[in-house]
Amino acid sequence: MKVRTKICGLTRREDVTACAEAGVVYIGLNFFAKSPRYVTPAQARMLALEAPVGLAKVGLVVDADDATLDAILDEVPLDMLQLHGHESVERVRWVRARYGLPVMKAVGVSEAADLDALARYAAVADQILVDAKPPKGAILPGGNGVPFDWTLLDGREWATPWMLAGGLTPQNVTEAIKRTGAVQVDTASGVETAPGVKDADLIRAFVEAAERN
Ligand SMILES: O=C(O)c1ccccc1N[C@@H]1O[C@H](COP(=O)(O)O)[C@@H](O)[C@H]1O
Repeated sequence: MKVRTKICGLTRREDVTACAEAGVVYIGLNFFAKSPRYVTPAQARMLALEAPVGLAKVGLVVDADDATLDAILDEVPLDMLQLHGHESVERVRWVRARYGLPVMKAVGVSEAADLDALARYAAVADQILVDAKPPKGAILPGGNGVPFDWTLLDGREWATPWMLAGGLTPQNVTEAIKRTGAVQVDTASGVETAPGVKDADLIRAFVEAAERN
């Protein structure tokens, strides 16, 4: 099966073009103000309108309230919402119902016990993002460039589509897919030359390495 890639945290028009040309399936627009990849709704709108048909636009939020989501969705034509904070199962249900968009819930993993939460969210979300838990003291709940122990996923299956994230790069993504059986992969820092600055060659290399399986 052809692996589908997501490149998260685009900040510039040329990043959108690079993703489209490389055959990326999802682009992430980051609305978490503390992130170096943060974009305002106005910037995100400009980037979203640059995306050709077929390139899905995912809005990343962290514990956003309805007013924040309303303001984003009034301005930006998004195809999916990525909830990357401590949103409860009930909150996931509410967001899906209120906005009528597919919701991907991110869950941080560092040990086997974290997988229970995955099963709970898989029952209510449209997709699950299996990410590394942030290192102690990290400001960001994701986008830290740190992989988790992929063997934790051995023998695990979810009926809901899922995506692997956490420290994925052009160098390790082929191995990550082989080890976990992921058919969707997501990266933010792994295709950057500086936080928030994507690189077209790295994006192309990431997609090629992901599709090499
Ligand atoms: O990228 C960010 O700045 C970010 C901020 C807050 C929550 C999530 C964030 N990124 C997401 O985390 C994964 C993993 O990032 P990385 O590849 O390890 O750098 C990324 O794909 C985004 O979906």
